[in-house]
Amino acid sequence: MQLQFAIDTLSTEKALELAAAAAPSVDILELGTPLIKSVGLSVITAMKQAHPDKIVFADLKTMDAGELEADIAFATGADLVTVLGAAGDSTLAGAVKAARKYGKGVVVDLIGVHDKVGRAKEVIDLGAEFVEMHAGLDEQAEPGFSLQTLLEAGRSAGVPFSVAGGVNVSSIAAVQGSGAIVAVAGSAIYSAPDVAAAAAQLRAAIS
Ligand SMILES: O=C(CO)[C@H](O)[C@H](O)COP(=O)(O)O
Repeated sequence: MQLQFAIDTLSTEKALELAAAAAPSVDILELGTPLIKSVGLSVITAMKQAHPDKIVFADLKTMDAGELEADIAFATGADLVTVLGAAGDSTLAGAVKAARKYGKGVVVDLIGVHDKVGRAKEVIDLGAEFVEMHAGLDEQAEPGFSLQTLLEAGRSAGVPFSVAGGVNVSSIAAVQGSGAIVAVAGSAIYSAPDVAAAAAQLRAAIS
């Protein structure tokens, strides 16, 4: 299972600092949606130049204009981009078309999708590399939130999936046990007092 670091900060300088600390322990460097909205696509180029050996994941959360949004992110250095599962099939098809042009990939983020299992199967058939079983920061703060629901959806879907939703050192082994191909961790790493150590602990928990 690969480890993805979701960098949810607001400046390129801080993102590069966090990435440098965590890089020895992670496979995928994710530029979070607030970061891309804050500083623009230049952060993708900066991250790829600093870490050419890592998979750079642009969390665009595209909902429309799939081909255009994916194209501009791939052109600036992204290896993977996200399209929302709630988007129409033609939006995903456009993003997949751009991915094929660059030899890159599209991940479908199932945040907010009620039938995650059904939609996961559909979007893999449409050309997504994998789906992200995701509970966002707001959903994580709701009473009764449990990561378990995401793990069960992943197991049931029978397609390649990642899990994101407050994954931490206590839960990452269960993520691996669910069959996920990628565990996504954001706040468990960037909010830690020692970012490098937090990433290393997550890596050790799945090695
Ligand atoms: O995409 C996101 C929010 O929409 C986050 O990057 C994702 O949820 C991972 O961060 P955390 O581990 O803190 O939940």
